[in-house]
Amino acid sequence: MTTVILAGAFGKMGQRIQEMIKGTDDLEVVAAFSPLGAEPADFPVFTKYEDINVPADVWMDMTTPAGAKANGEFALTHGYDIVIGTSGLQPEDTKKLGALAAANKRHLLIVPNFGISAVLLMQFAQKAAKYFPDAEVLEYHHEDKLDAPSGTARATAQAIAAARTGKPRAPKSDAPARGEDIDGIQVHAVRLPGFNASEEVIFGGPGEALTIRQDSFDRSSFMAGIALSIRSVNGLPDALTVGLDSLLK
Ligand SMILES: NC(=O)C1=CN([C@@H]2O[C@H](COP(=O)(O)OP(=O)(O)OC[C@H]3O[C@@H](n4cnc5c(N)ncnc54)[C@H](OP(=O)(O)O)[C@@H]3O)[C@@H](O)[C@H]2O)C=CC1
Ligand SMILES: O=C(O)C1=N[C@H](C(=O)O)C[C@H](O)C1
Repeated sequence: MTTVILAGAFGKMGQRIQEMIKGTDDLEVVAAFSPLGAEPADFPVFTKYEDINVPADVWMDMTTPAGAKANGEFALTHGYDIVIGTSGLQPEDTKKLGALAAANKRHLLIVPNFGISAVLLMQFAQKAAKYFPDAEVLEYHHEDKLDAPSGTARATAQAIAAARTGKPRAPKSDAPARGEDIDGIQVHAVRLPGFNASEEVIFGGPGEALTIRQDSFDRSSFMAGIALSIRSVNGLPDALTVGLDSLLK
């Protein structure tokens, strides 16, 4: 049995994760951490770090950027390997938490997107970037999403920037309508009711364009990746792993 402390247990993702774990016979939520307010549950719910007295194999974090940073520091210094699905962490946060994982001989897995369609989109985009140095990322999310651009869009832009070899033709511009520049890639965030989570990458070249798109119509799209992450994090070869790529067979 792989035991889990779930942070963000009563949020939109946390509730779905509780249900998903209940449907397995090898994963179990043994506690939740919920500093802003506990809800009734069939496991202990801690509101303060100092009260947490439950051993667990994995800390699973689906909270807020500030929450994930603080929870990551706590988990990694108190004997827990951690999976962070929370978006909005900056590169310096990842670096700091990665160093903490290494110093404490723990495992940290940060996953910008648990959905296989998004993981494949990022892989395909890296491949296309070799041939199309001009690319823009558009992401579409539900109206409750706090951070913008999405963690997936940020990771996609960084992956494209790292993979491209040619020089982009489109001139640089600071006009707000051109979106946010992430590592030289323009990223555009749409927030509208009706959407869950979608992303498009548009590559443009002389006389042609390539569009790669994925849609997570429902949060069920994330559950297989979350189960895989929880099952895998203790056995990862490195202190810090980012993304699901190395876990997929
Ligand atoms: N990697 C991926 O594939 C995915 C990532 N996400 C990310 O997961 C995160 C959560 O998303 P979602 O469930 O939609 O958001 P919600 O706002 O619905 O849930 C977040 C929950 O976290 C709780 N919380 C806030 N701060 C802390 C803290 N310090 N410790 C523990 N719990 C805390 C909140 O409590 P309260 O309500 O009391 O404030 C809330 O219940 C977001 O960052 C989102 O971008 C979402 C989907 C997929
Ligand atoms: O907040 C969400 O909903 C999602 N957040 C993640 C992100 O920021 O990329 C993953 C997915 O897009 C859903």
